[in-house]
Amino acid sequence: MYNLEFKEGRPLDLIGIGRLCIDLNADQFNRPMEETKSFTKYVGGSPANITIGASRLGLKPGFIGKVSDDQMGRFIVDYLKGDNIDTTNIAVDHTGAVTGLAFTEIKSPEDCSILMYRDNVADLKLSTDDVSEDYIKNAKALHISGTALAASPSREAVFLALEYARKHEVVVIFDIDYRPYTWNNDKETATYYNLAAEKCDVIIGTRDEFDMMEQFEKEKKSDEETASKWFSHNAEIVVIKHGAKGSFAYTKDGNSHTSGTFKTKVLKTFGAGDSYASAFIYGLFQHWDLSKAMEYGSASAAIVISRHSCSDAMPTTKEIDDFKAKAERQEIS
Ligand SMILES: Nc1ncnc2c1ncn2[C@@H]1O[C@H](COP(=O)(O)OP(=O)(O)OP(=O)(O)O)[C@@H](O)[C@H]1O
Ligand SMILES: O=C(O)C[C@@H](O)[C@H](O)C(=O)CO
Repeated sequence: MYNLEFKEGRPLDLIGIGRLCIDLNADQFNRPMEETKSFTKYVGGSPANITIGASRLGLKPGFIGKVSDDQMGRFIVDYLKGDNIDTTNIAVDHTGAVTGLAFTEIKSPEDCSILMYRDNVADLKLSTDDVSEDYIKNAKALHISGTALAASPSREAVFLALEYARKHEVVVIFDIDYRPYTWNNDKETATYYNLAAEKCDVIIGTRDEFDMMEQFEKEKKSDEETASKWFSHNAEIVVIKHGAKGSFAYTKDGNSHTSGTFKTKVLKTFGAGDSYASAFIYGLFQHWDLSKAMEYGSASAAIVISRHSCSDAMPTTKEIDDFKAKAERQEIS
């Protein structure tokens, strides 16, 4: 098992911090974006998606972020409010910054990519002035996303949130969420990711993301070696995702768990990680065995990758339970 203490009685379950952007998902898929004529607008941004997913499952989330002072910023805040997410700590930028756009290309179910417009985005203008200690101390968990570390002042805002979380025994969950287009170079990325990961209780990432973080190491690490590195800091749980092959989780007490996937009709692959994370985190809040939490994450991911969006597609517990009852499992390969 794992030793995570969610402080009961606090009004918020989970606070997300970082990117609030807009997904523009191609309406005409199974073709390159050059041939796309129209897009559908959704709220996007990995931490936003995970927070929305957690809310759909019945957790009480809040968010610390910054939006643009325009229709897109207002669309995002209104959407989060509509999903019962506390938005009192989402600041509005007044420097003329814009909302990040993620154009998604679905060439085939297996060949999807994201074209990111991220110049002068409001989410990276989140500053330490926007981070409230009182807000964080009233939450059971803080979920941070790696891309919020990509530039100042957002970077310092996240590290301050981490300090407040550790001071007030708020469980910290780090979804690595490595998006190369937001960073200057891999060495800078690894430096900040490692500094943040040292302060986190739960670390979730793909094998490739951990490899990026471990680029300064002499040799490539196995999943077990990766996990044990973080147990020497504050980690209680390390989850390593392997795409369609499934996922592996390790706990500080030396136990490990694997989860296969669920057979699904894949429309697009992105959104798998965010939906997996939100449902996995929900499982931690239920104090489930890790295998059950991972299976819930896998089922949520299988649902979301069969749908057009990420945020809109986030399922409820009933949807996941119904899906699991009918779906065919694919054991870890
Ligand atoms: N093709 C698939 N079929 C079924 N389940 C899948 C498939 N791809 C991913 N999953 C599920 O989603 C989980 C997370 O996927 P993945 O490892 O690709 O994370 P990720 O790279 O963070 O996702 P994203 O593409 O959203 O960034 C996997 O552990 C698995 O349970
Ligand atoms: O996180 C991003 O900026 C892109 C997301 O908005 C998009 O929904 C996605 O890639 C989810 O994994």
